[in-house]
Amino acid sequence: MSEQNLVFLGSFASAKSLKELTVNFGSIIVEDGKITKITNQLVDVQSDRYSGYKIVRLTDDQVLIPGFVDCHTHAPQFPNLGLGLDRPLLEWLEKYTFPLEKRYSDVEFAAKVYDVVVKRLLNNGTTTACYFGSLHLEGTLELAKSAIKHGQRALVGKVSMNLKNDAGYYNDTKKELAEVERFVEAVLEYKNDLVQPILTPRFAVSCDDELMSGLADISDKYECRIQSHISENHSEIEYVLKINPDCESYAHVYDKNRILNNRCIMAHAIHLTDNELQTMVHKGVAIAHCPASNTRLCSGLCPVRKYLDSHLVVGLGTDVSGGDSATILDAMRRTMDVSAHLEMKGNKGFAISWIEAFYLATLGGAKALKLDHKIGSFEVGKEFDALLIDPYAVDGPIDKHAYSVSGNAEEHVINLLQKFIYVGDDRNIAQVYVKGEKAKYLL
Ligand SMILES: O=c1[nH]c(=O)c2nc[nH]c2[nH]1
Repeated sequence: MSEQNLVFLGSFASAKSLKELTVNFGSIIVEDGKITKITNQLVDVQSDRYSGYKIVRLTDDQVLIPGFVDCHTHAPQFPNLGLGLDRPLLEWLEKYTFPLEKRYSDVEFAAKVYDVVVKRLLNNGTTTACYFGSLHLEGTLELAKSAIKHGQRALVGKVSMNLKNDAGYYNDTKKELAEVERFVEAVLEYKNDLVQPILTPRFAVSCDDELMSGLADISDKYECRIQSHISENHSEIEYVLKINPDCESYAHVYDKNRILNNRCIMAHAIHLTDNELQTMVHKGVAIAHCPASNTRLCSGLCPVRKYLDSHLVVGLGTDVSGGDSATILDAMRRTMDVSAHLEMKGNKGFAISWIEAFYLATLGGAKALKLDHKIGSFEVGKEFDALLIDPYAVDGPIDKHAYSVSGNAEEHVINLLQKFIYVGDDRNIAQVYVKGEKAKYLL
């Protein structure tokens, strides 16, 4: 895709593992969108080797970091950001969410909203997003088209629902399965290597066995990912067990329909039993931790540390509009807050550090979406999805002297990264790159 070859000179930081950062001062060479060389010295950009390359020199206060991965968000719900968050999940869905999502039968409306959503996320540093669209085939294709147009890496899902609700927002089963297949084929026909389809049974409250197992067949046929929600709220869990009396747990409902496998990512997973947790780990299911909506809809406190210790793969999701913020920076902060609250309530070791939150937002998210062979950290051979951050771009004059005491270069980079993660916003993201292409929008 990218014809532009680039040389970055300056400081870089990326997650090596949950607990370890890699910090470099030197050069990153990007050729045709891929990282081809990382050095601990500044390469000689005057040499013939780099003639024609675009040279990007970072200032002392700038750092390159991998782009953020949002593992779970609902693109059609953006117009509802901040509305109705005083209601519990099932009420909120019926009153606010389904009526809004119904409007995406209007393709023009869909195109208008999705254009803004994709640009907004890119500007906030989300280089990869895993999207729920709406029930509509044409409307959700507009989301895929927006991601392609603006150069965002994306998994795009047409939502599937076949059980009745008060809003009349569901589909006939056969029609739904046929439309999903057409959706998958249409996205594959775009032949865009950044954007792929993901099957999207909304959750077991709105999908029956016939629909879920039909979607599992389509997922097998096209080898595509599958996403849904699990165990977000106690009333939801109770209802799912009531309509599936043959199942002993929420996870069992999905498992019986062949949804749980290593192509699957489940949002929330707050109230998993130990058996469900073991099933998810054993089947290779990843989860999208969505701390903002878990708190806003009073769904619960997700024990992320317990899950990580059990080797469950975890990424972060903003989950708009149950979540009240579209930026992964907030998801990192909420992850730290919720986990600190769990620790303060007596769960020793449950707090998630800022380094761990950074891992979850980048490499962890890439692993959850099975994209870590391509993105998530800076390694030779990976594609170059990155943010050029400038943590002092806004309030530099106030506190710039605060970090310059030690004179240690690595500590300086760590201070910059920490400042960005705790207090930064989109104004501190000077540039966004997806596969080596600039993707920051001037709105
Ligand atoms: O936070 C959520 N947002 C949704 O749109 C949704 N649908 C099912 N379950 C859900 N949870």
